[in-house]
Amino acid sequence: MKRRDYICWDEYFMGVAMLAAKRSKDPNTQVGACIVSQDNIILSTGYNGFPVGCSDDDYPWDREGEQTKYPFVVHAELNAILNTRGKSLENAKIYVALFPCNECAKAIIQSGIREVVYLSDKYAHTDGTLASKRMMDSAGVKYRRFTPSVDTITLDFRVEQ
Ligand SMILES: Nc1nc(=O)n([C@H]2C[C@H](O)[C@@H](COP(=O)(O)O)O2)cc1CO
Ligand SMILES: [Zn+2]
Repeated sequence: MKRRDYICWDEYFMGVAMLAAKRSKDPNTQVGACIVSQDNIILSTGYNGFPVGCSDDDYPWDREGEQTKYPFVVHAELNAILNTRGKSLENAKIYVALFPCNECAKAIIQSGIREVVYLSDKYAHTDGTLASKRMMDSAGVKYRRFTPSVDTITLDFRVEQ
């Protein structure tokens, strides 16, 4: 008889997005994204970080003050889109731990992605998120919150030698 405790598609793709987030060097907010085709094939992943060549050790990670991360950091969603190097994202879905900002929403819409699945909407009250939802509503890009059936998924690297 088959296993019953396997993870569902949503848990799998959000899990991949959250594993990608573990690569982020942002001390405050680590965001990961996973782009999936209509037929559930992973097309790309991304996490928030500085562009190639902009060292994590030279650029600032601060949220406030003279020099902040904000002008430099590439959001997880945009990185995931750009990591496809121009591959078609027509009718794809994007799984992302945090609701996309207005700039990423523009890129999501223009890339052909049709659905956003998110976990947290902690910036729901901000102008950026409101603009993002307005544009996605107009463009017919669906968005839904992922409600996990489990609190944690554990990866165990210990294998029999
Ligand atoms: N959807 C998002 N994807 C992202 O990759 N980010 C990134 C940009 C920053 O590196 C970090 C947010 O920083 P903070 O303001 O929570 O310290 O998360 C932020 C958002 C929020 O819109
Ligand atoms: Zn963004």
